[in-house]
Amino acid sequence: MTMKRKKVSVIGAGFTGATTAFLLAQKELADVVLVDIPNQEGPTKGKALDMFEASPVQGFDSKITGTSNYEDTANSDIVVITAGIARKPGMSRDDLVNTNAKIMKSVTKEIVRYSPDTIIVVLTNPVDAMTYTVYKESGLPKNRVIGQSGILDSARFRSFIAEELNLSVKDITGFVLGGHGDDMVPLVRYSFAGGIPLQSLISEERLGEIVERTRKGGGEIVGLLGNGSAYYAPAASLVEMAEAILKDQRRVLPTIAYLEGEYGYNGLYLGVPTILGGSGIEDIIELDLTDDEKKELDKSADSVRKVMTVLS
Ligand SMILES: NC(=O)C1=CN([C@@H]2O[C@H](COP(=O)(O)OP(=O)(O)OC[C@H]3O[C@@H](n4cnc5c(N)ncnc54)[C@H](O)[C@@H]3O)[C@@H](O)[C@H]2O)C=CC1
Ligand SMILES: O=C([O-])CC(=O)C(=O)O
Repeated sequence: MTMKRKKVSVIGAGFTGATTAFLLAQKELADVVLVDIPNQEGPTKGKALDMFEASPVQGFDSKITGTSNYEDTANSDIVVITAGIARKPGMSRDDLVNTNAKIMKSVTKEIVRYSPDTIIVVLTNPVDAMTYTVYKESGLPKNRVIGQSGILDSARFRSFIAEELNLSVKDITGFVLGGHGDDMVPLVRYSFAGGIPLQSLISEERLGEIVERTRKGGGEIVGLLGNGSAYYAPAASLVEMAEAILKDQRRVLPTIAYLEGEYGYNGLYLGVPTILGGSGIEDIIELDLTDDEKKELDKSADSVRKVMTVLS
């Protein structure tokens, strides 16, 4: 009996896409097809070949293909969308909406044409609105169109907390809810160091500063890089989602899910705690929020709605 090999296609072979492809292959989670536009076919093939040539050294057998032909993506288990433009210093993620919405529509058509049963994971910004665009364009059920923000935002929060306490990052858990913008909601009350509530380890004032740094975490990297945005931690976050799906792990992870009444919102993609497994989002977990936390989440949801008003 031959086992069917898993296949993940990554649309957009730029910083986040190429890094994601390499991590997926290194972990032997699937064969990887890296796709970009026709005039980028040479560099895309070059990146795929370069990764293949790393495989004997690192000892992985995943195949990596670089292409601009969507036929090569046929029957993907997962398609990750990283195609589009990234922001530069002085821009907000929302400034990307018009350009990237057009790109989402065109790539989604091609994706579902060749992989009608796939699960799509969206990274492209502004990611809450772009996930909605892909959902509408794809016609796929809501559990199979998912956005990435919360794993990255929580990872930033967890990194800063670990550094503050001089503890292993492995012992720090945390949750960030809401839209992937500067008013995202890091839930301090649900964050722990080895099971110990953070509030008993760090002063309220310092926690407030770390929450603020987390909210602006993407912008901090944009400012330092000068000509693009973060890609190592975003790629690692995408790979954690892909692994949960490919291995049917039923992980509890914050992802961007389509809400139909949960948290009091309707017809909106927003970052919430979800159960991620073989069929995509298998459940949304509704946490009890304090009035203040709910107010913050409402503000974040309003920001996402505002960006969505420009989408047709
Ligand atoms: N949701 C999140 O947490 C994060 C989102 N992002 C977003 O991800 C996106 C990608 O970022 P990077 O990889 O750094 O950008 P990049 O500029 O390095 O790569 C984007 C790639 O998309 C390609 N592309 C453009 N139109 C395309 C099309 N129609 N079909 C296929 N490929 C196409 C470009 O040729 C380019 O290679 C940006 O919108 C960025 O804001 C980045 C980091 C985190
Ligand atoms: O900040 C950006 O534009 C890219 C992104 O979403 C992040 O790194 O969080």
